[in-house]
Amino acid sequence: MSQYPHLRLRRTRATAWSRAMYRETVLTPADLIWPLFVTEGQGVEEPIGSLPGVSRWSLDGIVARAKEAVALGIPCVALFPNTPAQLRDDTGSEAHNPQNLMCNAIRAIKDALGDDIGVLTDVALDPYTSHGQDGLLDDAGYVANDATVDALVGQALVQAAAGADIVAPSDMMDGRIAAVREALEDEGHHNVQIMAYAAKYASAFYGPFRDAVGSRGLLKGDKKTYQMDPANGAEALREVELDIMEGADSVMVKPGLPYLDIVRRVHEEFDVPVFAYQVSGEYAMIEAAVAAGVGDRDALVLETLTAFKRAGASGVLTYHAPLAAKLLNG
Ligand SMILES: NCC(=O)CCC(=O)O
Ligand SMILES: [Mg+2]
Repeated sequence: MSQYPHLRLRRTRATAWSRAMYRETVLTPADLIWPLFVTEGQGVEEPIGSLPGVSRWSLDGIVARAKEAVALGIPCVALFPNTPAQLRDDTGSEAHNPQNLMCNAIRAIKDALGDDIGVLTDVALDPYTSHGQDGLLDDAGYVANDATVDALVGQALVQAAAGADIVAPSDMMDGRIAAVREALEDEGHHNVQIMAYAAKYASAFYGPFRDAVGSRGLLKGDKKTYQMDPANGAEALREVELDIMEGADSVMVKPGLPYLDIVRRVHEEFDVPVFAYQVSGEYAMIEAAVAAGVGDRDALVLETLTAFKRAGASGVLTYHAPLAAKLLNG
C-alpha cells in the first residue's frame, strides 16, 4: 500500500484549480428556498429585531423580493404571514379565508411572475391562532390531531386555489399528508406538490420566527406533544417513511445544522428529496457572531449551506438565501 511520502493528500489542495477540480459538493442558487414574511399595507417594510437584516413586507415588497429571487436564480420562495391580531382566534379561522394575507401574496407573486418562480406555502395554524399553537385545542388544552387535520386540509385548499405550487404542512399532526393529498386530488390540484415538514423538532431555535409571525407573546407552554424530541433519530425515519407513503413529494428536516445527522440518515435511507430548514435561531446565531466580531458572514453562510449539501440535502430553506445567491453568482 502506498504511504507517505508517496501519498500526500495535501497535493490536490495545493492550488485553487485543483481544489475546484476535486470538490465533491457544489452549492448553487438553485439549492436555495427563500422564506419571506408578509404583512398588511402598502409600501410597508417592518424590520424584525431578532432577525437583523430580515423584514416583513407588504404585498408590493413581497413581489419585489420574488423578482429579486428570480434575478438571483433562486427557484422558490416560502411565504409566512403576520396575521393582524384582531383576525386571530381560537380556531385559526383566518387560515381558511381565500382573501387572507397568504392567499393575496400567492396571487400577487403568481400574477407578476407566473411559473418563473415556485411559491411554497406554510400549512399550520400558528400564525392564525390566538393561542399560538399549530392546531385546535380540546377542552384539556391538548392539540387535537384529527380536528386539526380537517382544518389543515381547508387551509391547503385555499392556498392551492390561490396558486400555491408547493404546500408545506409544518404542523406535525399524524395523517395530514394523506388527507391533504387526497383533497388536492379531489379538487383537481394534481400538480400541486407537498413538501412535508416530516421531522420537525420541538426546538429552542424558533424564537425569532415567532417574533416574525407575531406568535411569540401568544404562545403558552410548548409544542412538545406534536413536534419531535431532539433526542430522537430513529423516530425521524419513521416520520419520513409515513409521509412518503402518504404522498409527500419531498420531505424536510428542521432545524438544520444541529440535525445534519438526520438529513444524512434520511438521504441514505430513502429515495426522496430531503430539504433542510436553517431556521431563524440559526440565522440569528450567525448574525450575532458577525456582530460580535467573531466570524465572517459570507464565509459562515457559504460553509453552513455547503454542509447541508454535503450531508445529502437537495436544498435548504434559509433567510440568507439572497446573500448566498449573490456570493455564488460572483
Ligand atoms: N413553520 C416554519 C417555522 O416554524 C420556521 C421556524 C424558524 O425559522 O425558526
Ligand atoms: Mg408525521
